[in-house]
Amino acid sequence: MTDEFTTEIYYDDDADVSTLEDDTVAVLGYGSQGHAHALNLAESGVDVVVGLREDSSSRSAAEADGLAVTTPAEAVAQSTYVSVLVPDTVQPAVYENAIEPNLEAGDTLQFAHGLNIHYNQITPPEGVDVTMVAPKSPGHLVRRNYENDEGTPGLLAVYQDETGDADERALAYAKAIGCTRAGVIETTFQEEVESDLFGEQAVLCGGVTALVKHGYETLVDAGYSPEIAYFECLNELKLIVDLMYEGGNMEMWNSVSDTAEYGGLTRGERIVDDSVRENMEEVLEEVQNGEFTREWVLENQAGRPSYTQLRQAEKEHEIEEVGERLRDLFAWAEEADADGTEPEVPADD
Ligand SMILES: NC(=O)C1=CN([C@@H]2O[C@H](COP(=O)(O)OP(=O)(O)OC[C@H]3O[C@@H](n4cnc5c(N)ncnc54)[C@H](OP(=O)(O)O)[C@@H]3O)[C@@H](O)[C@H]2O)C=CC1
Ligand SMILES: CC[C@](O)(C(C)=O)C(=O)O
Ligand SMILES: [Mg+2]
Ligand SMILES: [Mg+2]
Repeated sequence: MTDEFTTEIYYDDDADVSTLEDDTVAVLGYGSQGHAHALNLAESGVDVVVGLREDSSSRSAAEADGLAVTTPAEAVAQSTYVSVLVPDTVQPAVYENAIEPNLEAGDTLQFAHGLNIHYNQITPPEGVDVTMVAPKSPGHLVRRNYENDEGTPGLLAVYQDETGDADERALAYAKAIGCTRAGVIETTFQEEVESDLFGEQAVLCGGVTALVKHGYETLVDAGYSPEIAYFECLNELKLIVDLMYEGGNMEMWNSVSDTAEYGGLTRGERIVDDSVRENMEEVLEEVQNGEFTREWVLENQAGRPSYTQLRQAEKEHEIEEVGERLRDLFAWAEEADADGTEPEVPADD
């Protein structure tokens, strides 16, 4: 643990996986996070059982990976530690039908995102610890980092500590999935949920794809080739972000030309200007006051009409077709697929 930061950060030396030696961990769901947690836990020596529906499309993958698989209800009944890794929107129903009836006093109920607890979609009973270990990464990279002896940063929070050991147990779990290798920050459910929803909407997923599409469309509409626009606005973004990831914005500025640096410093704020900042503040407020979550819950109850339509439009955007064609021609594409060096991210439609 270091005391130089405003928050506590835990590393491998602060955690002990053997804390979980008498536990069986039920991992509910075998999707993006579920497969990574289950495999990393198992390889760290933790006893794991995966909980999936009888007709689950993920069953064969979990079984082929050598894991014990049963129904969510049975997995919870067999375990002392329940890791809820089904999609946020189905968690309340899975909780009501499979988890709550099978929880026992002293068990741990754990999430990788605090949405359902923070917005009162799930009300856990007294007597169980309620914690969160939230990797700050897509699940496929949680797995890949673990396999490469690297780590994934994560957040840890305790909502309810009935055993007095909730923190230590969550830290052991975080170590077992590889998070303490990179650093685990102690937080609250509220801070995790609000910062995570804001980050994915405004910057990481929503903001960046909108920026890329606007840049691509501006070039193509002005008569530039779609292939050049793709390389300029999407492909090279990864290379630029890699530098930011390694050494912050300054490493990127130091690596690009002075021309790019001067152009970026003088023009960047004209693109992402004060109006964007005001929009970000509005988006944050919708997260904080629960408006976004209410909208998302209602969207699901209505059968996801807007989500389906928006997803289809995204899929049909020209940049997708241009990118697919170009990526197929990358010299390393076939090799990477064949030796599994790229994370497999299954399409979910
Ligand atoms: N995706 C990510 O990288 C991140 C996710 N999180 C959080 O992790 C949690 C899991 O998210 P994520 O990994 O994206 O989830 P996924 O969408 O990848 O989960 C899919 C898995 O859940 C199973 N599942 C779906 N519906 C049900 C159901 N009704 N009953 C039982 N199993 C079901 C699926 O099996 P089936 O074949 O039966 O449908 C599949 O195994 C969420 O709380 C999310 O916010 C946190 C950080 C990052
Ligand atoms: C950025 C999206 C994310 O919050 C994540 C991978 O961390 C998610 O909900 O998937
Ligand atoms: Mg998220
Ligand atoms: Mg996130």
